[in-house]
Amino acid sequence: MATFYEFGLDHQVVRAVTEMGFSEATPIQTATIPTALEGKDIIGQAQTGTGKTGAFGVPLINRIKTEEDHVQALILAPTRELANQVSESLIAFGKYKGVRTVVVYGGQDMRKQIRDLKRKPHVIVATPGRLMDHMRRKTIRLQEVETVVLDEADEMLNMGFIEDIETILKEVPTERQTLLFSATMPKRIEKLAQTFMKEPELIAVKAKEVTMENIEQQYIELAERDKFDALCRLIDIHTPELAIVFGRTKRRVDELAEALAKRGYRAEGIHGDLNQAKRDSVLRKFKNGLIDVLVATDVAARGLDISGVTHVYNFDLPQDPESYVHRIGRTGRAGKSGVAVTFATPREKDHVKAIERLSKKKMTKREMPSFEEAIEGQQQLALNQLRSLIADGGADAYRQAAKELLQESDATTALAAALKLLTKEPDMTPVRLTAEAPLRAKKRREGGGSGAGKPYRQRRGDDRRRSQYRGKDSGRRQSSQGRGGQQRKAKHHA
Ligand SMILES: Nc1ncnc2c1ncn2[C@@H]1O[C@H](COP(=O)(O)OP(=O)(O)OP(=O)(O)O)[C@@H](O)[C@H]1O
Ligand SMILES: [Mg+2]
Repeated sequence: MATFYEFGLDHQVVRAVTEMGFSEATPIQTATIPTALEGKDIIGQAQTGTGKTGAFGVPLINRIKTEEDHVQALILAPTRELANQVSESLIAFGKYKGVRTVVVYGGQDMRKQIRDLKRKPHVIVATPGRLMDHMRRKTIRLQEVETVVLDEADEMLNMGFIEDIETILKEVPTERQTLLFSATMPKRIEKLAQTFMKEPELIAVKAKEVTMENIEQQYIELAERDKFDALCRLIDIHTPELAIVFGRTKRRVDELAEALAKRGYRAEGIHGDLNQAKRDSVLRKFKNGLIDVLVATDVAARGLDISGVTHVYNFDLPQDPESYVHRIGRTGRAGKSGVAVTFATPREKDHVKAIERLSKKKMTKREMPSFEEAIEGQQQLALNQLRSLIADGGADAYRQAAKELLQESDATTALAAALKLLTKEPDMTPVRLTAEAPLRAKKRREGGGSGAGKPYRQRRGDDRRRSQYRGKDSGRRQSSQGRGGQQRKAKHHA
């Protein structure tokens, strides 16, 4: 692996990445940075969490001419959260070089965006829908763009952004560099590449498996009605630092978040029907550990880099195997390890097989977790909390009381009672979840060439669709910061 000095980058760029804690380039960065610096087109594929943002972002920032005032690079991302995150990385890479980066996405105040755009940014990060709005209003000029990046290109196709991308690229000079990145490259990407790119170099970091080997993958075959208890027990057993639970639909996510809150978990939901302010605040709370469980549709599956996500639960199977790879890739990032557990009803067995075929990795079958295992998990948590408090010596004020107690009972009895009080026993509060129909068996498309015949999925969660949802969700969801908040909080001090 190379250090960032070896690429011949501007010293300000090297200084910025070093400050970000990047001491060595990751394999995809080592493979793409020199080629990208030459201005060549690249299709870059590497596993989730292996630094693709830096792989396109560092050379892109390096090529910016800060003495010129026009937009020189454009990055498109499928979701607003991802656009935001990518712009944060680019701002950090360009910090010392003085590169101005602006992010534009739907659901954000248009006037503020227009003000930002007047500051003559060098780099724009955008979701396609909102970018098109600005193009129509002529608040963005793309005539001198030299580099275009499509991050999560396959997802933008899935979301039906293809026509938008075509329209956008018509505004950008054909004499440009185009970079396309994702952890998954379904065949139909080839067609996109043929249309929009010039002799792209395919740079794929070869790995035995498509998913990361440091993610432990399990699945449980269970009945739909057992899913919720299984989820609660798993959370009790695993005691994740942060966990993401994926549900298939927006209603499902709302119901799950509410049900988890009812049972005392600090959980909230995120999906495309929520307004942007709500989406932002839920994500912020999750990043700051104010909630431990994020319940999400696939809006959170692509690209989001949240440190501390130790567990991913697929409460419902994803629509396609690629989504599985991205969902579980929210854990096990940047060399860390993670656990992913997938629920499948007996009728969904074929989908599990399809996932395993794509990921080139077998999931380990696990039995339905028992009530006893859940208690044991929580007991361990209580024990660990005690241990760390003992190590910290933070309970001095309680010594006198402890001495008095020990005159009344023996040490084991006293400690056992304290542990029982500290242990959160499984909560069986009844909850209501609308049953989800099993995923339908898909017609197998073998040898489908460039994916012809497979219709692109319907748009979901994108900018343009938003308007028709406005107002629909108001008041439907209750705050899930329920009474359980306090009980759960202790974990973060452990
Ligand atoms: N060279 C590096 N050294 C150390 N950490 C790095 C390096 N490059 C990236 N990282 C960190 O690794 C994490 C994952 O990076 P990034 O989000 O770019 O992954 P990705 O490959 O785009 O994943 P995904 O497929 O999920 O989008 C980030 O937290 C990032 O800061
Ligand atoms: Mg990424």
